[in-house]
Amino acid sequence: MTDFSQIHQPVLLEECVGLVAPALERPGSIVVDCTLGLAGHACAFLKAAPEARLIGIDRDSEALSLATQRMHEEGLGDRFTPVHAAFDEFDRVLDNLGVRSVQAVFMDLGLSSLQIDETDRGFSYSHDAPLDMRMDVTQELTAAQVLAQYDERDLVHIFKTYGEERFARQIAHAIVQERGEEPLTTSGQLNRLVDRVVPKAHRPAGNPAKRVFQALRIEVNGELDKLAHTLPQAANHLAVGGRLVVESYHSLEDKTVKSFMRHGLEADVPAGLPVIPDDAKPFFTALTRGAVMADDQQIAENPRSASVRLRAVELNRELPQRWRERFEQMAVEGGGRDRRASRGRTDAHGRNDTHGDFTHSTRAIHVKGTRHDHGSRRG
Ligand SMILES: C[S@@+](CC[C@H](N)C(=O)[O-])C[C@H]1O[C@@H](n2cnc3c(N)ncnc32)[C@H](O)[C@@H]1O
Repeated sequence: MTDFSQIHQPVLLEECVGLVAPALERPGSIVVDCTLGLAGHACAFLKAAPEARLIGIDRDSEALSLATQRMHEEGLGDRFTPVHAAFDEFDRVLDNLGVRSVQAVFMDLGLSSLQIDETDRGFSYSHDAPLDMRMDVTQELTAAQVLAQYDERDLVHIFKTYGEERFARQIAHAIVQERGEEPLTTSGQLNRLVDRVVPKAHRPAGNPAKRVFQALRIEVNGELDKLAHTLPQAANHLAVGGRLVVESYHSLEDKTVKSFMRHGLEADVPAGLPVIPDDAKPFFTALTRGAVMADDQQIAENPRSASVRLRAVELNRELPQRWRERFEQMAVEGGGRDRRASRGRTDAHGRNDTHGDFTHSTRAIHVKGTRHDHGSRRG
């Protein structure tokens, strides 16, 4: 039997099981794990809730097949349905499976250690590899394409917003200059460029390219956009008493989760009303006080937990119709804001070839044996 815990150690496992399992006590309960990874959390949920079934979504087909192997090795295979999809395909995945409501939705965002440690996928600044960074290798857009095609302004935005990189302008400028001479296609090239640009006196601890790699990965995989589109779909599928449990690792992810949950945690009372009408009362109950974080011991045992923020809510009554409709709209609009940074592509010499009217990459999604056009996006 493979020792999967050697490959990826689930973050705040006990806390997550404590939040998810109580919703799964009834026979036939369903939990959707939107970020199956190596099924560390998923296996623990099924062991703690022997009556439950689990739908496990991952856009990384390699993770999905390892998770499926693990489920079978642990004797949980007959209560498990693997789905290759991006989690913002949530509605479609459940529709395809004929499932209307579920008792829990779990998300453990970001990358698994398997992905970080794989030397040929370009996620890690510690290995020289092609700048790929796609979680789903059937997707078109790669990190090398971002560096080759985005204009300087958008690169600055990505590094600043997703990487909180202080030298975003200088790094973006150096990229645009360098790609005019030679395409930037490997993590080694990017590492060396950042090393040249970031002054020694102003470096954060660790590798100075860390933030740039993180920012690129978030952009390539549309991580914030997908999260914003998925939370309302998940909420619309929760049964009464159902739970939404999310682990984030980046302040923008956590902000997105927190502001989404807040919709249901605060009374929705029109100004001037002296009493709160029943249908304006909060429909979520908080299960965590603020965000749960890892303690020193957990961080020492699993350094990946250092940045985790765990938040959970329970649907305490039928979702009011107007919120159901609002969530349907948010699932399409992503909370009203398109977080994807890209607006215009440039050629390798920094020329914009689109004038703000280009068609963004078309990504193929594999849901239950069919390939769906993920739709073209206009910048
Ligand atoms: C942190 S890992 C999950 C680890 C898992 N909880 C475990 O214990 O093994 C996150 C996983 O989510 C997947 N993922 C990230 N974003 C996704 C998305 N938008 N749609 C589907 N899967 C996604 C990644 O491919 C990765 O395998």
